[in-house]
Amino acid sequence: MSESTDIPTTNSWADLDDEEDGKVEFKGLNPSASSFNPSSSSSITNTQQQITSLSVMSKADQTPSSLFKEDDAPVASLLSRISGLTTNPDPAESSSTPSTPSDPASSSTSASRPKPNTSNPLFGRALAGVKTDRPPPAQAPAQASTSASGSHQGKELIDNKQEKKEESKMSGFDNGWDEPVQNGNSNSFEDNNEKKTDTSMSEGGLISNEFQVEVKLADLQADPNSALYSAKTFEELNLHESLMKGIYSVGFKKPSKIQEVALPLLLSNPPKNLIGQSQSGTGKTAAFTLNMLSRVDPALLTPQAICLAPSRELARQIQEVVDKIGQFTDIQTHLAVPGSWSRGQKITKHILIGTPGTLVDMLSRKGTIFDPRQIRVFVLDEADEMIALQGLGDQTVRIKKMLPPGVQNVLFSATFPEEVQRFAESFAPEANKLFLKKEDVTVKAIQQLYLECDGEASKFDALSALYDCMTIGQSIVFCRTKATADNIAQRLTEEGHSVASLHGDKDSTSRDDILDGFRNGKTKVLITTNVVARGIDIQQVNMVVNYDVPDLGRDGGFRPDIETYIHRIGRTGRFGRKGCSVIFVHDDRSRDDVNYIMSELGKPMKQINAKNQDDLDELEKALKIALKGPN
Ligand SMILES: Nc1ncnc2c1ncn2[C@@H]1O[C@H](COP(=O)(O)OP(=O)(O)OP(=O)(O)O)[C@@H](O)[C@H]1O
Repeated sequence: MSESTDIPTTNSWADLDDEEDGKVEFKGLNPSASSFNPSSSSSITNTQQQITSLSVMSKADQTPSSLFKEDDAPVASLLSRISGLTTNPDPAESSSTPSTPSDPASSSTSASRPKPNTSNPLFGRALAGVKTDRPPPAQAPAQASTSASGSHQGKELIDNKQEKKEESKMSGFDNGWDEPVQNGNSNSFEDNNEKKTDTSMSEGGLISNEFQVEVKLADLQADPNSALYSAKTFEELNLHESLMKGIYSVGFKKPSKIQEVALPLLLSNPPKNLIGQSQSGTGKTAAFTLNMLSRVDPALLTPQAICLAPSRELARQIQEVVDKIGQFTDIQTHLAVPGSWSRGQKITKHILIGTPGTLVDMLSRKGTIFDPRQIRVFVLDEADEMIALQGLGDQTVRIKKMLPPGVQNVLFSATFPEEVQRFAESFAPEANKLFLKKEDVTVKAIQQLYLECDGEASKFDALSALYDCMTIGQSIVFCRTKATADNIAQRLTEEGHSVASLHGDKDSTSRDDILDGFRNGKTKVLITTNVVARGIDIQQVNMVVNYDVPDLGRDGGFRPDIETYIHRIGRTGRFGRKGCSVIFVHDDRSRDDVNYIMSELGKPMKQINAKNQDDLDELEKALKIALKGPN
């Protein structure tokens, strides 16, 4: 991240424990948050009991072909058709195509890989490779575990019969989180989609866009199987009336499941830490925003809540959400990212939203910028990334050490790998925890596809062939390096296409301008790196292209980065919308990587062929449907 360039090397400046009496008076917007004693544990609620008692359900698993219903019939037919395609180039041939020098992973290892297992009928010839030089998937998906045989653990992943069985097994519903829950109404997603209502969120979507489409969410939110379902209304969540006005003004009708479950836990007193996992695009931002807005005292002109995000783009977006939902309060926000603060400037706004480097910089100035003892809430969005040992974790921990011991730590993400879960639990002790089951982590409405290319060099041609599809709505193309992003942006531009590239080497102003241009629809295709892989919410993005498979870099042996993949594809399919993701496969290595991703996620991917006009036509139809929203 470019934010790392502004990290000072100073250590924490004060031992705040000396002056902290452990008791904080609240005069904020939370009607039930009058005062609390952080050291008291007697009234701490048992989270698991609370969650278990809620009748929240998640959408049952769906076969890929069931994702597009009604007018989606052509797509369903495409999906069944393309699953049987055997038009892939001979893997042996593609493996002989030299990798680009910029890809150390493929250049260093592909030669030692065994020939793909072409007998596997389920992945098709293109994805039939076996892995031998990396660890096997930590845990085979449930479907595969009982009957996997032969050479590939992922065999059953795309066994339709097995999926149907799984689907009906899951129609007993669960909430996606680990604890069992009570059953509720059993309306299926498909049934609900057939009903039409007039409820629209188009008048109030947070992000305005000239391509705004009317989206009807009421049926989806009434479906107990959906991550957007809630048994409660916002009115029942005991929010301050000025916040209710803010919620109405942004057009939210009903809370999503994470909002419904997390908000009472967040707002209860004494405040408890919370670690919340919920699929991408399900409304985590509003959950922690409402908590921050509820807990700060508008009369106290100093920062009382800090929210950290991994990129300036996400911090800006969060600030916009907080400002909109808080517009009927006297609460103000300050953006703490490079370039948004002049050294020595005292900050008197109530909520600081920023990136860790800038916050460390501010806090290292010995309380002259703001008094950290007044901080009551510390939010980490994309928390697994924010506390990851390699990366931003050091700075985040340093910031936490400078905050008072009674601070409420709130950690949200769509992904919490097991090893990070353990660290999160020590970072936020005695937290209420909401973890998703592994198989529920990806959004079901994102149709995941893979595209076979004849070697690295032909990836660009495939991308170019996809351009028309990419501009039906808006698309984000993720590359591994900044150089690749610039290179393909330049080549597409030379071909007369209109695209923008965004990465950490651009200056702050350009980065802001480029994302704003994409957000307001002026640019329809954004070529980028992982800098916008997480959190960015642009509802019209109906397609994500993984030009390169995300990997864990040198330190991680260039193994595929499952979490980054989940976040990248999560830029589409937001809050009830559908979306498509396409990942490029061009050699044995990338083929193995995609197999690994499928196996880890327990999700099949279907193949598309960029040279096949039928495939492109059907993809186009799917994207048009995705753009339309959940009607
Ligand atoms: N209750 C609601 N009703 C309608 N729309 C909502 C509601 N809550 C959130 N949204 C919208 O859903 C979209 C996704 O929300 P948000 O960005 O908070 O998702 P997220 O869970 O943080 O995703 P990610 O994991 O990608 O960061 C936003 O456009 C937001 O305005």
